[in-house]
Amino acid sequence: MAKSAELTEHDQEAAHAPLNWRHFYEMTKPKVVMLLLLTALVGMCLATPGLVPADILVAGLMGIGLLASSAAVINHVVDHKIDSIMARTYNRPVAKGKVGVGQALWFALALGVTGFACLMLLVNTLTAWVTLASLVGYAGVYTMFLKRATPQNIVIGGLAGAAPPLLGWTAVTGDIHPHALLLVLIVFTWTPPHFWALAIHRKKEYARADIPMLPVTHGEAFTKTWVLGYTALLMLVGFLPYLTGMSYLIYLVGSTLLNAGFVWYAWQLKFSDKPGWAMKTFRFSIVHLMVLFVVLLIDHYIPITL
Ligand code: HEM
Ligand SMILES: CC(C)=CCC/C(C)=C/CC/C(C)=C/COP(=O)(O)OP(=O)(O)O
Repeated sequence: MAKSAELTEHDQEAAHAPLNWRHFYEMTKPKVVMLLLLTALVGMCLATPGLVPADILVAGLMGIGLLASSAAVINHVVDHKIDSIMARTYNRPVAKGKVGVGQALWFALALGVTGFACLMLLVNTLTAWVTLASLVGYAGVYTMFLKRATPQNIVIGGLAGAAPPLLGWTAVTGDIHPHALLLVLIVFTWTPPHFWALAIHRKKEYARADIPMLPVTHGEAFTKTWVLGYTALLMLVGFLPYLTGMSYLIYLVGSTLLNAGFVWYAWQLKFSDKPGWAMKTFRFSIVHLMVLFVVLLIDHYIPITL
């Protein structure tokens, strides 16, 4: 009796419902984690001229994926109150009370411990600690503090989401190479236009949940200017892998086209107020990053020079 009095309303509701694996799967943000893993895989492949050892490939991706999933589950727990206010997220398992806070936290712990052990025992200590730091950066620093504190939340918090190419690289070599940091810089510069495009579309919901996202605090016009600014910056950053000799012609052509496409979307968003364009820009950002990293991979194995 005393124990049930200590349980939250959500825990009580969840305690009566049969556990559904789909809810647990959903809490791991599988599509986001898949894209993070693609960037990690590319980091691994670019780290070596040869083939990535199969054991490092499997254990590295498993460890990074499990820790990123754990971070996503913690995000569902910490944010369950604001998630329940927003149309996009009100149906999430913890927000809806389909999974209890305690259950979700045990799940996050299990994922986190397994992922960390996997990296520590089968990959290397550097990768294990930097991946754990990324988890803390996203689930702790971004979700618990920055998200509610400043409209620059995602610029700073974006570092955690940008880390996987470095994690993949360190998994293979055990050290931090400037080329790996270049890949991090690409994802880091990509993140603000990726997220602010969505935040423009969901501005009213963020305002209702009292989250200081840039379109809420500084308005849509200002946010659109910065979306365009970051895509232009991404265009410049995109030349660095070629200029530093990390990548070759296939990358140069592919990345220039993709980045020009992103600038075009951002330009349209800023100057021709087409309905639904913010969401189109957001969706394009996801395809853009996916294709960009596939292009990096193809270019690595087919290094064409002038
Ligand atoms: C702090 C940094 C980031 C923020 C604030 C952010 C924000 C978001 C938000 C709010 C969504 C949900 C859209 C929806 O539910 O309709 C989303 C979707 C997505 N994000 Fe990000 N993102 C960040 C970084 C990243 C990174 C680094 C990646 C991958 C490399 C990524 C990949 C994706 C993907 C694939 C989706 C689509 C998920 C789906 O359709 O279920 N994001 N992002
Ligand atoms: C270990 C490691 C690599 C960690 C990275 C973790 C990770 C899942 C990063 C992705 C960033 C992301 C989806 C942010 C959205 O959070 P949000 O709370 O603003 O969005 P939401 O409202 O959709 O939850």
